[in-house]
Amino acid sequence: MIQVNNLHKSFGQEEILKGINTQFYQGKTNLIIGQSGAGKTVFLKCLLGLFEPTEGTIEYNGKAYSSLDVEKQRALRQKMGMVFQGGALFDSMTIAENVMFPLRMFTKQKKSEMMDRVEEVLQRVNLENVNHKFPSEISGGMQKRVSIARAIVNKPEYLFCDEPNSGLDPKTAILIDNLIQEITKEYEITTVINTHDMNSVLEIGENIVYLKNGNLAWNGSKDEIYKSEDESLTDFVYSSELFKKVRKAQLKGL
Ligand SMILES: Nc1ncnc2c1ncn2[C@@H]1O[C@H](COP(=O)(O)OP(=O)(O)OP(=O)(O)O)[C@@H](O)[C@H]1O
Repeated sequence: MIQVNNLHKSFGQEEILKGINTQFYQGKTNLIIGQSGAGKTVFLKCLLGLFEPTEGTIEYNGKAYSSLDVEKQRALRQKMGMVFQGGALFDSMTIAENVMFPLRMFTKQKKSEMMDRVEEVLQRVNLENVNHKFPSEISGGMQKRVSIARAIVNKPEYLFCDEPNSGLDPKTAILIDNLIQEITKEYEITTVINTHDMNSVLEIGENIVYLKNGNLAWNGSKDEIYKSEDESLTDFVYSSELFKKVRKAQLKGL
């Protein structure tokens, strides 16, 4: 679990995050949503320890990052997996080498042990016979699976995903969402996903943090979104006609 207390982040005179208090739960898919420029990426980078808060604290299973010494901060960062927007695979490495990369960086495992683990996670994300291929030789959806495999190979406690669905067709996007949710539950990871995809919100939004101009404007689950009277939230989520129809149907069924 991640507890965020009064998080402020400024760059010079400009305050981007304005005192956020919230939690991200273990074993749940926690989503950060909000309009472009709301501060989602800055928030995610604070959670990853890449940006230092101007004020406030972030606690990981009860321990504030800022209270840890450099060694312990490094150890904590090794418990974090990241799925980057666009996958961010290394083009010149094979799929197996890409997935093995965090193990080579952060562990002292033997090559055979690392290869077994790579095999295991590639199977977990339903990829077969791709070990020796290069990223350019597989589809975008497969690249996302590789990126997820690489993010979980070192058994993270926290998984951060930046727009994991970008560039995918709606069907593949839902498969990727479901995969991330299954993995989150199976390994009891605290997963935080930064997304623009309203399909994801309504599909896997177990805990949704809605940011508006650097403030937490709403917090709840996908089922609560259907019932919410919060105009700013519903305007944002139901900006498409299709979603307005979905909401109407949901409300009738409630
Ligand atoms: N390193 C930085 N230095 C100064 N300002 C920054 C920095 N990073 C982000 N910002 C500013 O913070 C604000 C929020 O940016 P952020 O990238 O978090 O938005 P976002 O909600 O992720 O948007 P999008 O959905 O378009 O990715 C923007 O005004 C941006 O210019």
